[in-house]
Amino acid sequence: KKVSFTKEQQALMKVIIDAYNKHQIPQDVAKKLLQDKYSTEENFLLLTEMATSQVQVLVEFTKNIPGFLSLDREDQIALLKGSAVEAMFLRSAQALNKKMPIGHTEVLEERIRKSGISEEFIKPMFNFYKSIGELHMVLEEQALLTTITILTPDRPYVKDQPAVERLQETALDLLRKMCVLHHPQEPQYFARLLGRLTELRTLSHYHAEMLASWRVNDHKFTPLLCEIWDVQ
Ligand SMILES: CC(C)c1onc(-c2c(Cl)cccc2Cl)c1COc1ccc(-c2ccc3[nH]c(C(=O)O)cc3c2)cc1
Repeated sequence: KKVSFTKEQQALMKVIIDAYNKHQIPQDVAKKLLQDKYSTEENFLLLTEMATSQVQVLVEFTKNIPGFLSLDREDQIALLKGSAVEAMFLRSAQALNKKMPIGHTEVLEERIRKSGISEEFIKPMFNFYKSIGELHMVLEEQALLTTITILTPDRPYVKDQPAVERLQETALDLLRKMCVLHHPQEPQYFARLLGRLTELRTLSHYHAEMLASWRVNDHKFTPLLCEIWDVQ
């Protein structure tokens, strides 16, 4: 089936892909995953550093989403706080499923499994990672899915939801076309991608409990994570 993009859609895709490629965890931070200390404590500290770096990357990426900086300032904050965990599940899923630099994939998985997260959360978390891997998303789809997650209108405290809805719909129209272009044999592919967003919301609820159990065991987070997750 012939897929055609408008000039605006081509421009939007280019801006989003450039931002997505530009804003990655710095390699010196990612390399720390290869350190040879594997205690639960050490894993937690490393993952805290990765998450902090990932949030900084996420903020820079979000600022490049066309229209985002024109939103009400407080709504910008509400969207970032409401989507940070979900965006990081998508980014860590990409890292775990993509052939990262030698050994990073297994090491990241090992550290997540042994960082004090209770088994009841590990199972759904790695089911999600597996289901993302099975989709074999192209980079455009990953970048657009992250954009759509960030531009979710019904996050807590968002005042002007219609303004966010308009931006999200533009990204959804583009993603729908991308799916037809890259997965012509799977008419349901777009619907499957959106199904992952529902699973992300569930994981986000699990994550709130993960944070609570870490805090009970007196785990410290960085100021940036405390701010974005409203802890401490
Ligand atoms: C505060 C820490 C302990 C934490 O709390 N929840 C989570 C948490 C967890 Cl486990 C799971 C999912 C979401 C969150 Cl938010 C985390 C750790 O979060 C991350 C861990 C790794 C990465 C990440 C992303 C991209 C990467 N690329 C590479 C690379 O080598 O190229 C490494 C890498 C790591 C991002 C967040």
